[in-house]
Amino acid sequence: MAFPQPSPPPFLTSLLSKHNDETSLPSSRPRVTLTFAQSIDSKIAGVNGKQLILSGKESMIMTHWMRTMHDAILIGIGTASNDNPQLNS
Ligand SMILES: NC(=O)C1=CN([C@@H]2O[C@H](COP(=O)(O)OP(=O)(O)OC[C@H]3O[C@@H](n4cnc5c(N)ncnc54)[C@H](OP(=O)(O)O)[C@@H]3O)[C@@H](O)[C@H]2O)C=CC1
Ligand SMILES: Nc1nc(O)c(N)c(N[C@@H]2O[C@H](COP(=O)(O)O)[C@@H](O)[C@H]2O)n1
Repeated sequence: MAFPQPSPPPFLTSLLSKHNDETSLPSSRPRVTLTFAQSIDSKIAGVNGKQLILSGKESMIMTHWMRTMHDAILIGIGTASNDNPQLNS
């Protein structure tokens, strides 16, 4: 995916640094960010788990920026087989 700018948008940098500063977790514990798109009727996938594009280009760019700001990406087996995500940034 091509990023429209050279660094993450300020709202993401601010959000994630605030989370790291304010958390009461010891620094030895992992910080986890969960990101997903949800429909108005609370669905995250299509029938039988089929991949569904619920958001849009801006949301996918945000997701990919967030990947650059974390050490690892974790997905489930259903996501791997249904979506076959590239998991790049
Ligand atoms: N809209 C969006 O933004 C997104 C949508 N999706 C969609 O969501 C669907 C499902 O994805 P996802 O929720 O990741 O589910 P998955 O089926 O991909 O993964 C669930 C994982 O959780 C484990 N698990 C389940 N129950 C337990 C439990 N009680 N304790 C510990 N581990 C458990 C399973 O392990 P085990 O196999 O060992 O039981 C499995 O590896 C996919 O169809 C995908 O298309 C995915 C990502 C984002
Ligand atoms: N932001 C967002 N909007 C949607 O509508 C979605 N369905 C998802 N899903 C996640 O995006 C992954 C695609 O990853 P790649 O760009 O192929 O690496 C997909 O697997 C879901 O985890 N996200």
